[in-house]
Amino acid sequence: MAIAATISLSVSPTTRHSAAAAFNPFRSSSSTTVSVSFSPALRITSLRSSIPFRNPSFRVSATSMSIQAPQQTSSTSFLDRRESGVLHFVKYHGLGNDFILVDNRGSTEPRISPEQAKKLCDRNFGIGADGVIFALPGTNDTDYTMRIFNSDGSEPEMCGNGVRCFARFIAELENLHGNHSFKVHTGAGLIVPEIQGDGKVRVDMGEPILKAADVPTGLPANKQEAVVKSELDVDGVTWNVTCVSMGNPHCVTFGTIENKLNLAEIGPKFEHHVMFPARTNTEFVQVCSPSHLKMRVWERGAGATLACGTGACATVVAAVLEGRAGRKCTVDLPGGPLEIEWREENNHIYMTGPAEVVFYGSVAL
Ligand SMILES: N[C@@H](CCC[C@H](N)C(=O)O)C(=O)O
Repeated sequence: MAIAATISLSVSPTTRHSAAAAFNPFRSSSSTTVSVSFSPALRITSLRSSIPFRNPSFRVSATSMSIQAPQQTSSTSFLDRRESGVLHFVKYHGLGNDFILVDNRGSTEPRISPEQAKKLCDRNFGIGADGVIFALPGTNDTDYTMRIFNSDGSEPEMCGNGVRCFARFIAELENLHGNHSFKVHTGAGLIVPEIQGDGKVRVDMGEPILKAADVPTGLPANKQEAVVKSELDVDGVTWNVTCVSMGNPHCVTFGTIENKLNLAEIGPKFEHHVMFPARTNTEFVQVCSPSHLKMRVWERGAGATLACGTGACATVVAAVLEGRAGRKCTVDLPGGPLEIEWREENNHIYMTGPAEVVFYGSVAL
């Protein structure tokens, strides 16, 4: 698998909302070299292991990677290229939850298989990402369809950070500027991301699903058929958990987030617990105040990630159901904060947060 990544990371704080344009090396017609300069405004958390930068003069140490000077003159021509056997992609992140975005508007089936996605997500032998996201044609009166493969190749129903990246990716593909919203068909139904003037994306995430059988979980439910503060035995230790589906399953537990919480050890035990027939994402949450929560996550199919949008939404729902917080909260994740609101009048959840381009690349399949 040969990967060519083309990176220009020069962003000023004032151009943050048009970061895609600022990042895009293909917009410069005369550019034959690639330079990297880090500005304080630039989040590079998602580059943590995918491409090892040694110094600002740009070096990629992995022998299977080669950096190519751009020959094209616009992002549209780059993203439109359709050589067989070559996949062009854009790497994005939402608070360090990172994704390989693929233009799949020409077909209703993903252009690569789950197995290929798993290879591309590998942080040592591939591009490195928490998942691969495909922008497919819309269906059921929607503008687009979003599908995603986790880094283990499994296909989840939805991805909150991913759909913000998806909206920014579509805006770039369609050359749209300013405020735009899209109707996106997902495995969780209709999701509506809206790009705001400040470049952040606010997403109508729809309604949470609380009915135990639909989460799905085998844990005992209350009269409303919801699993709230149920006891879950994990290897002899009892945890109190609340289960919420945002299209994808979440198990939320409250306590103190200690540094010694060993996600890599405890996470898989929740994920594969017999009470979760479709596996589960798990959120470990600390309440700082009724409007401020801190959360760490173990994701189904992706492991410990720096952020999880659906997880932050499920966390606020669980906090409200357990009487721990109000309906409008800031949720702090390792990669940064998300603003979440569970609106009483329509039962919908709204998530607001950033989505940023990391780099453009091509990979031979
Ligand atoms: N990181 C995502 C969730 C991605 C899907 C998840 N791993 C699953 O299998 O359900 C988010 O931001 O929501």
